[in-house]
Amino acid sequence: MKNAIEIDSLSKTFSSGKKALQNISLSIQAGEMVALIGASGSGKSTLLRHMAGLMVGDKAAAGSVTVHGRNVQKNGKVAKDIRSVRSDIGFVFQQFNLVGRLPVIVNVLTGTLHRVPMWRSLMRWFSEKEKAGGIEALRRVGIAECWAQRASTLSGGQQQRAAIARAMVQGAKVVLADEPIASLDPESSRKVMDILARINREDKCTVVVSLHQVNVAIKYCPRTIALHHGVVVYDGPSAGLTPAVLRGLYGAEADDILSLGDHISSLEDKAKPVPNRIWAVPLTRVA
Ligand SMILES: Nc1ncnc2c1ncn2[C@@H]1O[C@H](COP(=O)(O)OP(=O)(O)OP(=O)(O)O)[C@@H](O)[C@H]1O
Repeated sequence: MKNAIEIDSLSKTFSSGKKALQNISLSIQAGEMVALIGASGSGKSTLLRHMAGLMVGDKAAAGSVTVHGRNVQKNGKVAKDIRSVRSDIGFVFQQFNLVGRLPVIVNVLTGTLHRVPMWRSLMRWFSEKEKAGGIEALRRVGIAECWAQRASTLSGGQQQRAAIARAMVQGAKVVLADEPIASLDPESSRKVMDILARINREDKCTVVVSLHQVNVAIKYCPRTIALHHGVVVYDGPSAGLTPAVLRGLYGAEADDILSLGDHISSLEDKAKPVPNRIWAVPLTRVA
């Protein structure tokens, strides 16, 4: 199988001196659905942003990122044709990144702007075929009836689904989702995760999704990459996130967690009040 994402020797040190990523090398095959987990501040967002070329790594580390064989960044420099490379990459943000005053359909169709001439993107002029494509994407995420509403009038979960529809019309081969369910209720979270799983399965999209909840990673993603202080401390089957691995991730605090139970709850279980079901507790609270 072809590699969708390849990262080699990537490090990131912010001007504050914070080493957010430390010598990351990994590859993700086309069609994989991979969870990126780790406590708050472990480097998940920073790594996803580097994958999309929204940030560049340390020049001295001579790291590189390629997506579907195309250079995204190398030696601390973003690729010259990054706009074109990015047209293959859909980025889903925790806070949706929609333009609230514009109709949902216009937000979704901005996913096609890389394919249309400049004058049309400035005028926001879309063909009937493009509009139909936008409506179809909205139908697939279950909110076609909202197409004419201002984006700001949608619920958080609906806005996130519109953001995924935008990545769909973009025709992204790789979707990077940065904590897409962090600000959603359990039911909306389930819908968003189901949609990401569907575009992975039906559209053969490679999906990398950062999550705080280990149970969600186990439920949806066959593979998990875990970060701790900018270092990859686990990369393997999500089902292999054993207590020992979690101890490695979270040190002594993991013992408190493990003493509370070993049941891996589903997202549906999370919606019910289950006291001390620690697998359903976001990692931020325990790290
Ligand atoms: N622009 C920046 N300048 C300086 N430090 C930064 C910057 N952005 C992130 N950091 C630091 O880099 C580290 C990694 O941050 P990052 O946002 O990638 O973590 P995260 O795992 O996504 O966290 P969270 O789960 O809270 O979103 C943190 O210590 C953060 O404070």
